[in-house]
Amino acid sequence: MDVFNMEGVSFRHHDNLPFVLKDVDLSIPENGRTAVLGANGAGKTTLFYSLTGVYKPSKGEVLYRGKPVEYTKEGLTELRSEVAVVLQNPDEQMFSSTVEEDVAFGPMNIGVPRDEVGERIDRALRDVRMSDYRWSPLQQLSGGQRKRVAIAGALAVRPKVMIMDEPTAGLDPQSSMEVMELAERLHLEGVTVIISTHDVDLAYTWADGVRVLRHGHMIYGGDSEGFYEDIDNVLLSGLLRPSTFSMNREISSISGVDESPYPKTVSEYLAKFGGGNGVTGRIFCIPYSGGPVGDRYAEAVREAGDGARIGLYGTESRYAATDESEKIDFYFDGIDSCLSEAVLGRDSVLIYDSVYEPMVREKAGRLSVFGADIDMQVIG
Ligand SMILES: Nc1ncnc2c1ncn2[C@@H]1O[C@H](COP(=O)(O)OP(=O)(O)OP(=O)(O)O)[C@@H](O)[C@H]1O
Repeated sequence: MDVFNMEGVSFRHHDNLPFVLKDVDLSIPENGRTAVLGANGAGKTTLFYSLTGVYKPSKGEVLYRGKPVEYTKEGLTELRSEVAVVLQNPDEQMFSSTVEEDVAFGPMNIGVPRDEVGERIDRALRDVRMSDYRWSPLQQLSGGQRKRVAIAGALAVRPKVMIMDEPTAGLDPQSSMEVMELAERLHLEGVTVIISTHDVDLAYTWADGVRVLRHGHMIYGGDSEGFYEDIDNVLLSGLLRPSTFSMNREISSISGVDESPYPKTVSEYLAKFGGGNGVTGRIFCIPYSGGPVGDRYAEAVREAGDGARIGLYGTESRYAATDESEKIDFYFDGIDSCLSEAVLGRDSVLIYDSVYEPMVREKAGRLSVFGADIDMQVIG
């Protein structure tokens, strides 16, 4: 089932201006992780405005769950109760004076009861690490902080579809990681996530599928490799190949192995190109869903041995580990870092928010495609 379809959509801002979207056909699968790629000015933001009904196509049709979008007040309110968007420039969607009011705006607008709005604000601000700024005036925040508040506002709607225009642009590296963790969490919770980005490396590791815009034309829809194989197409689109894709191509040709399967992470890379000696290490897993982790941490470290590295994944685990001041080696990207340890034959401990359990399994499972079977042992 697709959540969005575009059929022959063209859009221009005015009759005497050129078309910005040109005869675009598009489908976005439900619960997918879709990245929309394209150079500056290719039409990504315009595409997102068209999906959310801000722009009405000059020609063609936008369908949400198989039904044409209705450009009435009721039709658009209904659409926006399910589809949240975070704009590239957060100032374009902030009209309140404080952080709390701004995050409350979306849920209030769709009629969420007042006491539940309070809970949603708590959770959303915690997710983006902005709880301490709840009563701050928006104009006193930095650009990156405003972006995180805008993301909190979208999260508070509890949308079925989350559209994020350049979600990591302007964010520091740790905040970028946290936003991508959130995108993963939404995906695991069944939300359809669509992002636009110029960051081909980020899109390559994260997305299930890419859609590529070039001068308003949708020139590609499919898996990443299908697009990056054709270097002329990549360059004409104003993009570059992801570094992991290029390195795999070069090293595969030097080593005389097939390019496929394509490694997308460090651990997959190490597994494919023999970083270890064939003997994998174990990962002692601590799924975290509240409460102290001290006992389970001590048990996991006892099992893994004193030198074992410790990794984290997810905001709640990071809050918990910081509170309890355990020794942590990988504060961010703990899943891939522990998987790399395992490929290199070393035991490790991984603490992650329990919502990420299927992702941990999936990523460990993917390593078997590269010949590394990882022993995952859950503690507690
Ligand atoms: N209000 C407007 N009036 C006229 N043209 C516009 C308007 N807004 C955008 N455009 C034009 O539409 C084209 C597509 O812009 P859009 O913002 O969708 O690109 P983008 O792919 O999101 O670019 P970027 O990566 O730089 O954010 C550009 O050529 C831009 O100049």
